[in-house]
Amino acid sequence: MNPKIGVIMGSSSDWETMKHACDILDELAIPYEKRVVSAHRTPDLMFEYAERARERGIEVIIAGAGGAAHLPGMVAAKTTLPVIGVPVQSRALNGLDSLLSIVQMPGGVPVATVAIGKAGATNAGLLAAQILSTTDKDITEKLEARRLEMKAKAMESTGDLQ
Ligand SMILES: Nc1c(C(=O)O)ncn1[C@@H]1O[C@H](COP(=O)(O)O)[C@@H](O)[C@H]1O
Repeated sequence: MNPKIGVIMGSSSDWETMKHACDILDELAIPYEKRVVSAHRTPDLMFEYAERARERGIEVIIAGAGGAAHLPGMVAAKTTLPVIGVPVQSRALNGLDSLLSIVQMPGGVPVATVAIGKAGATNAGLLAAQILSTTDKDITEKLEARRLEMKAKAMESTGDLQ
């Protein structure tokens, strides 16, 4: 199946974080591709990726980067597809640098920014699925079942309080 979601990251060192977005897409059986693309290290590839994504059938791009995290914003500048930015936790500044680099986009070029690290990557996968669900009943049903399961687990956990 052709990929509907493009999961890109600035470095293979981001995979530890970005795999959590891919885990969600696997769970929901949504076809995706994963690639290392960097605004700094492979700028021409980044431009080509962003420019061609829509015609290749990609519907949402999830872009993760750490530190001077220019990738999500630069990709968003070159496509009108929805771009979800994942701030990867950096060693020097704990990901605050990544978060601020991604979230503070100028008006006109949005990036939907999620939280720093693993939870953010998980939510990026879910948000991408929710975007696709507006026109896909199968994904909607899977997302609703997942929410019910989450609710049941949360309610059960009351029993752990002693
Ligand atoms: N922020 C960016 C971009 C970009 O924004 O294009 N390209 C690589 N990087 C980031 O550099 C960090 C360190 O990368 P290395 O571990 O390869 O040195 C990674 O978190 C990556 O996302």
